[in-house]
Amino acid sequence: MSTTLITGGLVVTAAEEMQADVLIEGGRVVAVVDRNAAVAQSLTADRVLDASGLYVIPGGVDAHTHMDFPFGGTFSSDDFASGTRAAAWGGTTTIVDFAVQTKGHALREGLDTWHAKADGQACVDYAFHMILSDVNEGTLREMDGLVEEGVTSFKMFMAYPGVFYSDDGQILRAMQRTAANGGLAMMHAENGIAIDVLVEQALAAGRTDPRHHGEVRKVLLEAEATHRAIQLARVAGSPLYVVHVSAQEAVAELATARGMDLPVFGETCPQYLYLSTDELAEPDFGGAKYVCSTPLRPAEHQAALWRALRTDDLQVVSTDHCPFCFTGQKDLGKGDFSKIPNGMPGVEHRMDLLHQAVVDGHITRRRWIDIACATPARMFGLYPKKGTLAPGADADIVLYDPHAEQTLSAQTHHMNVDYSAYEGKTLTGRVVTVLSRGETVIDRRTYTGRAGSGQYVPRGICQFLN
Ligand SMILES: NC(=O)NCCC(=O)O
Ligand SMILES: [Zn+2]
Ligand SMILES: [Zn+2]
Repeated sequence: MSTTLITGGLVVTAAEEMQADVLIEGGRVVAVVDRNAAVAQSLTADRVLDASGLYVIPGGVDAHTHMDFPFGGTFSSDDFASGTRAAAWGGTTTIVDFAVQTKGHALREGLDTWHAKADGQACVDYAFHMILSDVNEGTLREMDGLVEEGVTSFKMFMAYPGVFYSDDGQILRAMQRTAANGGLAMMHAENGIAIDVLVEQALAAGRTDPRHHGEVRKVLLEAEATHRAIQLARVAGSPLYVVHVSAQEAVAELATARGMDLPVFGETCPQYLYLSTDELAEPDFGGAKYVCSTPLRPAEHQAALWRALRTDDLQVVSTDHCPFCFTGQKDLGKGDFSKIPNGMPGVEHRMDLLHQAVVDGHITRRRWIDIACATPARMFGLYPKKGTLAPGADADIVLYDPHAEQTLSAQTHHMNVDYSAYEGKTLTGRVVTVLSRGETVIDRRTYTGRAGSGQYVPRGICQFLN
C-alpha cells in the first residue's frame, strides 16, 4: 500500500492544534505525530507533501446539499459530478445529500433514484438523508429498514403545502418512529399554511418582487414552527435537528429546549451569517438570486446566529446548497416571487467563509473545524471515519493557506450556476490541496479528481444520543 507523509503544517482538529506530521497508508490516517517527538524524525513515505506555513485540517463535512433536486418545475443546476467537484475545490470531502420521496411513491424508489444520480459521478464521498413527502403506514414501516442500511435521518417540511409539506399528525407519527428506530428527525421549521395566506395577500396587492419573499416568511412563523417541532419531538420522545435556522427568535426556541437537556440540535448556513434582506431587495429582480427558505433576515439576526454558534445553541453550519441559474431558472418567478425556485449556491465556499469568521473573531480556529467537520460527522453517524484527523480516520485532508487572499466570483467559482451570492467578496484563507481517502483531488489549486472516485458512505445513528 502506498504511503503519504504530510510534513511541516499545523494540524487543527476540533479537539486540538499541534505542529505535527500526518502519515497516510492505504487511504487512511495511520499516525499523527508531534513534530517534537523523536519518532517524527524517522517517518518516511512514498510521497511527501510539504505543508509548511499551512493548516492541515480534516476535509469538510457538508450535511445539507441538494444536487439535481426538483423544485418549482426545475432541477437544481449542480448534479453530483459538478457539485462534488465544487465541494472538493472548497475543501469539503463529504456531502450528505437529500434523497426525495415523491408523493404516492415508496421511500425505496426515492433512495434508488438518488443512488442512480450519484453512482459513478461523485469525486468525493457522499451519504443520504431521506425527505419524507408522504408519511403513511408504508412510509413509516420503510423508515426502520432505511436506518438499518445507513440512511439514519429524515427531513420533514412544515413549509411548502401541497409539495413536501407534512401535517402535525404525520410529523408526530414519523417522530414516534425515529424515537423507536434510532433515526434523527430533521425539520424545515416554517408555518407554511400561514405563509401561503400571506403570499396570496401579497400577490393580490401587487407585491410581486423577490423582497416580498422575505416579508411573507415571517420570523414569528419560523419561531412558531420551531417551537411546535420541539414540542412534537418531546411528545414522541424523538431527537430533533432543525435545518437552516435563520431567525434569532428560532434560535431562542432551540436554546430553551437545550437548556432543558432535550436532544434538540440546530444548523445554520453561511448565507444567514453573511447576507441579509438587503440582498433580497436588489433591484431589477436581482433579489431572486437570494431567494431561499427559510429566507434571509435583517442583518441584526446575524449577531444572534454567531453567538449561538459560540455557545453551542447551534452546532452545525451546512450550506443548503441548492443552486438555480439566474437566467432560465430564477426568472420563472418574474412577476410572482412565489414561483422563484428556492435555494442558493454555496457548497464551494463554506470552509472559506467560516475561516473568515475565524479571521474576523467570531469563532476560534478549533470551533471552525468543529462546526464544519467534526460535529456534522458526529451528528450524522460518520465520526471518526470523517470529521477528524486521527489514526483510523479516512485520509480526507485539506492543506489550507490561512494567509492567501481570494475574491469570490461567478467567473472563477466551480459550481454550475451563473452567479455568485458573494460576488466581489474578498476572503483571507484558501484551500491549497485536498485529499479524499488519500487520493489527491485538488493539487496546489489544480483539480486532479475523478468523477466516480467518491464512494457512498452508509451512516450510523446520531452520536450525540446516549
Ligand atoms: N432551502 C431552500 O430554499 N431550498 C432547498 C430546499 C430546502 O432545504 O428547503
Ligand atoms: Zn428546507
Ligand atoms: Zn435544504
